[in-house]
Amino acid sequence: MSTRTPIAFLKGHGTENDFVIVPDPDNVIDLSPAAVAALCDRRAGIGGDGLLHVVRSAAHPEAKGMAADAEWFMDYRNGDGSIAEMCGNGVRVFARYLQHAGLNTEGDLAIATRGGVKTVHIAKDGDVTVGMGKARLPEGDVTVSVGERTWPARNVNMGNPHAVAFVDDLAHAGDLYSPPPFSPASAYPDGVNVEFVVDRGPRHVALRVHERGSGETRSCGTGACAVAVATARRDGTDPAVTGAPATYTVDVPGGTLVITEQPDGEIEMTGPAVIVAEGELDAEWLETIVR
Ligand SMILES: N[C@@H](CCC[C@H](N)C(=O)O)C(=O)O
Repeated sequence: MSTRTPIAFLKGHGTENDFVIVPDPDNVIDLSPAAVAALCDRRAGIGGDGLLHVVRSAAHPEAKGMAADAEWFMDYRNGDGSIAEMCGNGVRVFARYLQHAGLNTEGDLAIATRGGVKTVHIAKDGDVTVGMGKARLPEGDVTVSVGERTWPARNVNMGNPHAVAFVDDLAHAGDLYSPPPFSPASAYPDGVNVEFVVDRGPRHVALRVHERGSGETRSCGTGACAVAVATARRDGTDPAVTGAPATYTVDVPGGTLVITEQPDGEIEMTGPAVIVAEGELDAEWLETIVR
């Protein structure tokens, strides 16, 4: 960022996966990785698991091709400043922001992401449903480890990479301060989001997650979808095989998400999305975070 003009921001969350939101319709703010990390810093910045840069698709080189289908592009960044292909909670919070700002009202809208155009529905009760597209399940055995324990994991790609491990107790995931090691390294050349899963009841699971670029978070939307997909394969409820939709309730530390996969593989995720604050970034501080 190289301007002293005050910059507006908002803060929002979806099941406590929290984001700094930076509206920048014309894509004029230079959000370097260092600036994103400073904004997401929980002590010296605003604080967030990630950042939602709100840009008109036509104004962003990565989204121009989607401009005819989606006016707005979610330029998502992880808390460490890295770029990710997709953020499921982020896209719901992004939609909530558009509604909050009067840029879109209740109903359906399309949002461009690096993972393609996503269709979002804002319900009257406030919950936001997003069409997440289809999962890919790359072949090959994967394991993840924490301390002395190692588990087999299911490789699920929701636009971004996930390793889903079923465990006996979520406490076995430990403190999750650092990324859980995985094997083989070739399974995830760009790193991975790791979900640890336990059963809660019929078609009901709970997870903890270590997110690539953010650390342990209180929710991960793409992660919850990956978990629902992996659990359906484990349970024999794969919709492509049974011909019936599979709906899973996924408890995350910050709330609950409901995921439905259709026989054609299309996945929908429903959950809350909240704007909690808005304000202005201090221009002098902005100058310091780019150094
Ligand atoms: N919290 C997000 C996922 C954000 C991206 C992820 N950390 C990655 O690097 O792939 C979600 O709700 O999906």
